Amino acid sequence: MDATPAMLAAAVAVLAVVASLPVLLRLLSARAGGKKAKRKAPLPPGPFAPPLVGHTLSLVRALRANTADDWLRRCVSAYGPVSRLSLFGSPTAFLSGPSANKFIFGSAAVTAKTPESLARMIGRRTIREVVGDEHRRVRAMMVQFLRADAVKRYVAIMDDEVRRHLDAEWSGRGTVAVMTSTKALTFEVMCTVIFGLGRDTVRRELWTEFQQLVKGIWAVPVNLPFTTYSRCLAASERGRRAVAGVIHERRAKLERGDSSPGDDVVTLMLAEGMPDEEIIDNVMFLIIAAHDTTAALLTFLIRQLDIDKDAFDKVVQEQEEIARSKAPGEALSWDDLGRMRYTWAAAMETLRMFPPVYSMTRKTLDDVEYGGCLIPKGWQVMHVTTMTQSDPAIFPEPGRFDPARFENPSAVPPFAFVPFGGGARLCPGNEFARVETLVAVHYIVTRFRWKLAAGCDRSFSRFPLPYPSQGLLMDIEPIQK
Ligand code: HEM
Repeated sequence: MDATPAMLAAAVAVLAVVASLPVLLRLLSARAGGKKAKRKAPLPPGPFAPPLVGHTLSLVRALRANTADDWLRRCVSAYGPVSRLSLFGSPTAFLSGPSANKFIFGSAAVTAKTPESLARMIGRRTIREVVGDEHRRVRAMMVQFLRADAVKRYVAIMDDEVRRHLDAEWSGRGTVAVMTSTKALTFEVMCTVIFGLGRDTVRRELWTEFQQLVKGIWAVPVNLPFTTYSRCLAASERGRRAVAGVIHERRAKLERGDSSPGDDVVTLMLAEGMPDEEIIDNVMFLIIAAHDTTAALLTFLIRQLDIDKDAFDKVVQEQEEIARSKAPGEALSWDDLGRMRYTWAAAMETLRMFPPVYSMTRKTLDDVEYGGCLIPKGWQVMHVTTMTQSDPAIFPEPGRFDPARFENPSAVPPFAFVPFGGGARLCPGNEFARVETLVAVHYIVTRFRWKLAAGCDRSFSRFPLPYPSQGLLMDIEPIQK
């Protein structure tokens, strides 16, 4: 029988399918194998977690005793760069090393997560909690007041605030608790520059409430009467009411045409149509983010300069040279700050050894694999700044204070020095913090000499910010000019 064209076409089709079967089978099995491999990736290994409390109490105790680095390094030695912990009620993947930092700052599979204890105090609609376009929108509002050209305009105001603070809190005193002083100073600068607050009751109320509130940042978030955490929640409520009052006053001014969005961040958020509750949350977050961090940097820089005579002499020499180029009473300028290279290298080295932000947390948005382990959706992901910043393979002799490491910042390996975080969530206040630190150090070293007060040691704890024993008491003496 002659084959018809239709029969031929059918035969060719069958042959083609048969010939391609092995390829199809291989593809199917590869897909199935891929899925299997994903399912098979093990959860990170980790130490036994006691029920309910998990590892929270051990870590908190270690932070208080300033032994958290040893505690976490033991974990890395035992389980490798990805391990499983149970912290603050969440299963947590603890990642360490520069590639972990890169993953945390760059992966779309993780998003920022505020610890529950803090979220309950400052609110859940902060810049930290929003993602994608919403995050970009809120960040753009804040950045308008924090980017370099804005900060440039603040130099004279910061200069005035620093002198005012030193006149009131250092002049005429024999001893100063440095951390108490720097916290008050950075709070004043932030209130004036970012929020445009007057020196009135609102400023004083916010100061009082935030001194209480910060004690609850890493507390176990259980609101039982008479606990520290319940006092922190009450302080946050009063703080929120004070911020609501500021919003009310700014709205009235804006409606009367007496202000414009560029005046301060609250007015800008109002003009952009942000709901009041969201403005309050973001202001609460900014107050936390902006003042204690820079206060810790300043305090530990002063502490190091008291220990390291060589670094101290170099900072004094740099600052004296700038002071000599000024007329009496003349404020520092943006150009002067550019000449403070060694002082900023010393500040960077301080940030390396004593990072104000110890740990950054994220949350997985989906199952994600990292380092051969599966981190399931909804887990907390944590990295700790000191894991790379005190790694001797990256920073030889990490316990030695050596500002020369930062005289050429491009020599520092990527993702190893991360005091300001990285990626889309890089601290937008880093330039603000730099300028504030340099202005403060200029006046402290050119107007005072200091040494550690008798009976005060240099120990410090972390909870979560580094806090020196007794606030770092220093005997101070004015320099007669
Ligand atoms: C030495 C001082 C400071 C240090 C060490 C520091 C550190 C950090 C770090 C590590 C992050 C990122 C957290 C993460 O990725 O999870 C961050 C975020 C942030 N910081 Fe700072 N900060 C400092 C000063 C400031 C100042 C002065 C301001 C404002 C005036 C500020 C505002 C913010 C804001 C708004 C965010 C959130 C950014 C976002 O989620 O997009 N910080 N900071």
